[in-house]
Amino acid sequence: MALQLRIYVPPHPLIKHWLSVARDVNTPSAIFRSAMTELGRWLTYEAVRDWLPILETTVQTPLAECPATYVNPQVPLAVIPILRAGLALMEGIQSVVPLTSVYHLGMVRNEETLECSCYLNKLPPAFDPQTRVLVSEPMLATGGTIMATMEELTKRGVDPELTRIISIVAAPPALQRLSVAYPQLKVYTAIIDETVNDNGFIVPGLGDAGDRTFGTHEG
Ligand SMILES: O=P(O)(O)OC[C@H]1O[C@H](OP(=O)(O)OP(=O)(O)O)[C@H](O)[C@@H]1O
Ligand SMILES: O=c1cc[nH]c(=O)[nH]1
Ligand SMILES: [Mg+2]
Repeated sequence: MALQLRIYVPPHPLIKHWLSVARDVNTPSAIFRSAMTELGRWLTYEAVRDWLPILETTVQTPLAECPATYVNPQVPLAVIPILRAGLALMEGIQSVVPLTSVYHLGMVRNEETLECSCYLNKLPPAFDPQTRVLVSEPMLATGGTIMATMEELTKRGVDPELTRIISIVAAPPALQRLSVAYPQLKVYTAIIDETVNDNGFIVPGLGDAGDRTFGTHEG
């Protein structure tokens, strides 16, 4: 069977609740950040089910020995936040997977051309091929940013099969580009919206996630 990009939209009331708070134009920046933290937490909880490496052993309770399952500390775990907006999910992501290495990638879109460029790259020269990778990228719009990110990761040895994208709002153009180039990937998102407008914004979306997180929007 041919591989196909999997997009998970967990049907969880907490995810729906915090997405609605984040979408609301009247939500102030401080509450928007709380909503992003909660969305990062619950989407990561869903994403790591079949992603965290485990170790089967035994444990001695006060009464008897019994089977035990632990998270395997030998297998490297990495989170890649795409600045700026990806930082908003980090508190939630790290509450679920505290023992990960964090490698920052700063990407910004040109507001006219919508082309993205990289202004900060803290990726290591190479990843262990066993590394489990979570990419924190809340907005998948035209897909330029996530495609550039995946290129930087895969050329350093990251296996798309072991990679999960934690997103909040995903749009068809980005999902189509990912599905052609990286069918082994899994995307966890709070919602799939219908369109991206001529200015590159997801509609209905939630506006500019970076500006709303950091209180930098005008007006
Ligand atoms: O799929 P795309 O069309 O590439 O758009 C998605 C990117 O756009 C936004 O970044 P932005 O350039 O606004 O930077 P910011 O996060 O610093 O605000 C958003 O945070 C994503 O990274
Ligand atoms: O709607 C969008 C699209 C890209 N980036 C954002 O922050 N919001
Ligand atoms: Mg922005």
